[in-house]
Amino acid sequence: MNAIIVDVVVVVMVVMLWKLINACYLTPIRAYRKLRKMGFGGPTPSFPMGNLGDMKKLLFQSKSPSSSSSSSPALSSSKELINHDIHSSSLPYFALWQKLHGKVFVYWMGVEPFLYVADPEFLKQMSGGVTAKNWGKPTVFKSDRIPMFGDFGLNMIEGSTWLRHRHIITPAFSPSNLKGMTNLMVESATKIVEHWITLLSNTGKVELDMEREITTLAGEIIARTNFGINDETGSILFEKLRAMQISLFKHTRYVGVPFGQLLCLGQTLEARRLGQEIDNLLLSLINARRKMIGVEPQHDLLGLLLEGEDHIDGKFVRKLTTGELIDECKTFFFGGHETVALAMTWTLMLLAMNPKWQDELREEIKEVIGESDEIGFTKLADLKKMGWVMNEVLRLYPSSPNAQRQARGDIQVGDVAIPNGTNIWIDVVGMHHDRSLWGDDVNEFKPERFDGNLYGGCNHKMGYLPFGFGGRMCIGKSYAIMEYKIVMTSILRRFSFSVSPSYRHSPSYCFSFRPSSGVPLIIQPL
Ligand code: HEM
Repeated sequence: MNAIIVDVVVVVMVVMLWKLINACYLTPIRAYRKLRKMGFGGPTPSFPMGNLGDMKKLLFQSKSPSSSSSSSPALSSSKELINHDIHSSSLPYFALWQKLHGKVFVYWMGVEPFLYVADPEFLKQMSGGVTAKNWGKPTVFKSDRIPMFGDFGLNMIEGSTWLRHRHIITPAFSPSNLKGMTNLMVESATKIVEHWITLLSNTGKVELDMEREITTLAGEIIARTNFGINDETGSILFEKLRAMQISLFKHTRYVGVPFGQLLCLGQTLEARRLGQEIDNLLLSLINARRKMIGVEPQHDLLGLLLEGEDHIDGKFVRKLTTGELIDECKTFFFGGHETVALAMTWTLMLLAMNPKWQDELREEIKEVIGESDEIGFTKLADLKKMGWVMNEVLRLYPSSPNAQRQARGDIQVGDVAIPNGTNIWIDVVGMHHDRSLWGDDVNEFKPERFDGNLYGGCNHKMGYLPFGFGGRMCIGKSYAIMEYKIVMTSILRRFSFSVSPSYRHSPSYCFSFRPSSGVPLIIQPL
């Protein structure tokens, strides 16, 4: 009897070991060989870290004080100290490998090969004629990002589940719904303006960390417009989301390394704990709103998600489950404030460095909106120069610096076939800083490049992708532009900005590009 048990245990262990070797070594090697056969080069990986070690080393070297691309010291007054070439300084490994292997190559995160793409023509061929359903999201990121977006957040799901969620959520951002949010956005922006006026009441100027101010404002706006939250629940949620982001992305993650999560167990457990606390808060929010169904019309995102009823191809689709609802709320809480907050923060920094553009925008605001405190929804589209500034900021400091895909089926791209399961890393920030696409002034702040040109003069339409591409393009794009224009209008017509001498230009990559030492600006009333 004992011998039989031992035999069974041995067989189970052999099968498990075989599965492990297959998943961690043989399958990736097979995928890698296929990609190599197609002619893709790339840095040499080592087992089991892939190229993660090289990435860490190159980043460390670029941040060391002797490196010319490391963050600038505290500013004296010269704006020349600020280098906008964040691709070389923050993603030096991609900058180097591009030089060595071209704009499409294979690199490894742990035992997962990734096809790196910074060639817009390749991207065009990759997405042309292929529906969004053929591209999923890399499985390897899922376990890492679950505390942040859950299993069912829109950016995590694929196939028919993605289609169903996207179909339910899209109406929340229709022009009529956005119009209904205008006053709430104006109210929040006015509140911050009044707060700054109070701070300035006894003094001519004041120094504020714009990152902190603007992030709080963007958090309040998404909480009110999308979830009807007017109390401190919103700020508690944001604090927890921020802490989770730091614990997930600030320190070394061993993405793709077998049992990598065990190597940073403390951070993994901390992120899960925060994720659970956020889920509980959201659940009580959802339950409170459920009680309002039928009592009051609910036009915001949460209201629509709770209704969730729709017809696709004539079939009735059931409501989202509670788990799906929580994950979507988390996704929108995070995605809906961090991205816009960063765009507005970098804008204020760039405007502080370029007073001429502050004046240009103020002049435009006067012409289009006038002096009234009310900001009409339909007038926002006429703020053309503000649109150029936003485009230019998102070019230099894209809030979403990359996009990822995973092939669900063999996909033909020109004369190469991308095998089923291949991970793709699209380096948006790399394309936005590519001299061959934009010209020699690529790293300069020049909003006028968007005057009459949707692509800012980029010599390929797929070279400028601030909101992504294809069927998975950002669902909140119109909302983001509207919020940006309302907030910028409200504050630019009341204050002028200059860069504080204590400002250190140190954008660092932590899921998105954040100013790692804040953005201290000096503000003065007009
Ligand atoms: C300046 C602000 C913003 C920028 C630059 C931005 C950028 C992006 C990018 C690049 C993507 C990925 C697209 C792709 O993979 O091709 C994306 C997806 C997404 N964004 Fe935004 N975004 C912004 C604001 C917002 C806002 C305000 C919301 C919500 C209110 C939002 C919600 C989402 C969601 C849910 C997705 C996933 C869409 C899907 O997979 O179907 N974003 N965004």
